[in-house]
Amino acid sequence: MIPQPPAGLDEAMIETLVHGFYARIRADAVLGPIFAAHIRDWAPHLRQMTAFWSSVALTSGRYQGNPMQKHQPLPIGPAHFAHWLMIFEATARDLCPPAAAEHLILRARRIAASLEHGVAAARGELPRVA
Ligand code: HEM
Repeated sequence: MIPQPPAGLDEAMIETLVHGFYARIRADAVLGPIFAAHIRDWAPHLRQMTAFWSSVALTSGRYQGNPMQKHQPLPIGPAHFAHWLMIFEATARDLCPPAAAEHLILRARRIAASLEHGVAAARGELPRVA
């Protein structure tokens, strides 16, 4: 049985989280310039990210894409992922009820670890194990 998302976590909460998170990201001295170099029009990116988090946290199936492929060419490594997570976790705890925040944070950590591994592997920085 698929576990139900925690109380208070719905499409509206996800939209609030995504908008709040990227407002902080855009203002961040480390990550802001990396996003600014790749995203000219923020409206479609925010829609895409809302669909992504809806799929991840509510299993809505709204997102279909390949985040690994999008991140492999970016100038990012472990310190960027740690910083991204710190901002995500602070935003989730500020904007969401506690159980909803933890639900999102757990999934963000897993996906960040997987992206971090995939980015490093694509650069030949990790052994390509099957
Ligand atoms: C390490 C810091 C990160 C940076 C600098 C970063 C930057 C970016 C940029 C510039 C794009 C747009 C790429 C494009 O359209 O060509 C993007 C897309 C995206 N990012 Fe990240 N990202 C980071 C971490 C993460 C993490 C940890 C997640 C998930 C938990 C994530 C999820 C996504 C998704 C779902 C997309 C949309 C991909 C698509 O267009 O289908 N990112 N990111």
